[in-house]
Parts: sequence; C-alpha cells; structure tokens
Amino acid sequence: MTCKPLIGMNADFRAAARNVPAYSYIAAGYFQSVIAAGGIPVILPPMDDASSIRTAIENLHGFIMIGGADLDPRNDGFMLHPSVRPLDPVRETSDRLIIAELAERRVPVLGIGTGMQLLNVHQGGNLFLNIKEDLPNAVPHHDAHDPNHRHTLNVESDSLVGRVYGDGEIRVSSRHHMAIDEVAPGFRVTARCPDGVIEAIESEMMDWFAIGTQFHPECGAASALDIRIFEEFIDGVRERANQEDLRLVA
Ligand SMILES: N[C@@H](CCC(=O)NCCCC(=O)O)C(=O)O
Repeated sequence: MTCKPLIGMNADFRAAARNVPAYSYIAAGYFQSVIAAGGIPVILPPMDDASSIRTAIENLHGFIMIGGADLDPRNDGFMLHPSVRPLDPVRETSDRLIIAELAERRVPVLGIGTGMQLLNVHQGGNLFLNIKEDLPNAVPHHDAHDPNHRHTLNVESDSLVGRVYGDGEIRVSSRHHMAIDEVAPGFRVTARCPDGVIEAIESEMMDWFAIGTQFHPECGAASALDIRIFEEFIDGVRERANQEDLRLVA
C-alpha cells in the first residue's frame, strides 16, 4: 500500500440536556495522532444499524476504539457497581456492533482505555469493576484533579509496546478505575503497571492484528515516544493491507 491508510474511529455521544442538543464528539488527540503517524482518520458517529457499520468498516484499513466512560457490566452479565459511570447507551450499542464487525472481519484494531476493555470483553475476557476495591494495593490509576496523571510501566520486550518503549523508565498517562481481570483467549499481556494492573494486551492470533492499551498514548501530556504506538499500528495496518492485496491478485 503506497497511499495513506484509512483509520476509522468511533465517537462519543452526549444526550440532549436542557438547552443543549445531543452531540457526538472525540478528543482531538486520537485523530491528531493518526494524522501525525501517517494515516487518515475517519470518524464514525454512533449508529445502531449493523449493516451501515459493516459497509463503513469494509472501506477502512484499520480502526481505533477510543476511551471514554464505563462499559455497562450488565451487558456482560455482571451487576452494576456503584463506581460505574456507564457510557451513554447510544454509544455503547454502536461500539459493540463495531467491535463485533472488526473481530469478524479481522480488521486491525487499536483499543485505548474503554476501547481496550471492550476488545477484551468482546473476545471473552472480563474486567475488575473498581481497582480500589478489587486491587487495594494498586497505585492510583486516576487523579480527578490531574488529567495528565502518569505512572510507570513494565513492558514485555518481544511485543509492540516493547519495541516502542525499549528499556529504561517508562511513564504513561493513566485515567481509569476499571482494569482487565482475565485476559481474553488469543491475547497476551504485554505491559503492566509495577502494581500488576494490566496496561497493554496484544493478539497472538496469526490472522488478527489487534492491540489494546489501558494507558492513553493520545493524551495531551503523551511523550514523543507515545506517538510511536500509532506509528507501529499504522505500519502494521499497511503490512496487512499489502498482504491482502497480494492475496487478491494471486
Ligand atoms: N472505563 C474506563 C475508562 C478508561 C478511559 O477510557 N479513560 C479515558 C476517559 C477520557 C477519554 O474520553 O478519553 C475506566 O476504567 O475508568
């Protein structure tokens, strides 16, 4: 592939309130990072029609599932927890249709924050609903007064995040209160906070390039290294698009 890959991304949704109409939005860091890494971002507003989502995804080379509020645990058969602030159902319905399509078509995916949690639960893993209760010895993974809160990270060297960060002390932006508990089959953990909380997963499946980060490489306070996550993702997207072209002409 010589042209820039089209990278889809979902968008958040806010219902109408008082005099403000409903609107859809996305933090600029997501699409700016894709542009900086050599891709063309294509933002999909929430949709509840699986066939429209399928048509949109058929025309994309890769997809980024963005962060946001919490997945509603009731959608995965768990009880609601008082700490959970669910996504608007308009967004969650759309996100679940998108991930199902990405998984079925094996479209390369990078899940960030809630996006990684959705990738994990869709593929059969599950989540801790509140780090403070489930992992009481964990360091803070969120600071209500500091959107740029960071903590350190240990990475597996033989992984995408390992290639990006290499050796030495790594600090990443962290904004979450849920975390992966059981990792979905077909994925492995490639980064953890020193307290053990899972911070990145990567697919081990030969036919699906899929990675997830609990930390936020798109965040305003991200380091120069963090953009390399997007570069690695887009390199992987190109590689797979080239393989697909070869398969189609063979
Ligand atoms: N359910 C999650 C949310 C983690 C997350 O995506 N945080 C970023 C929110 C800001 C954004 O929209 O990018 C949790 O575990 O808290």
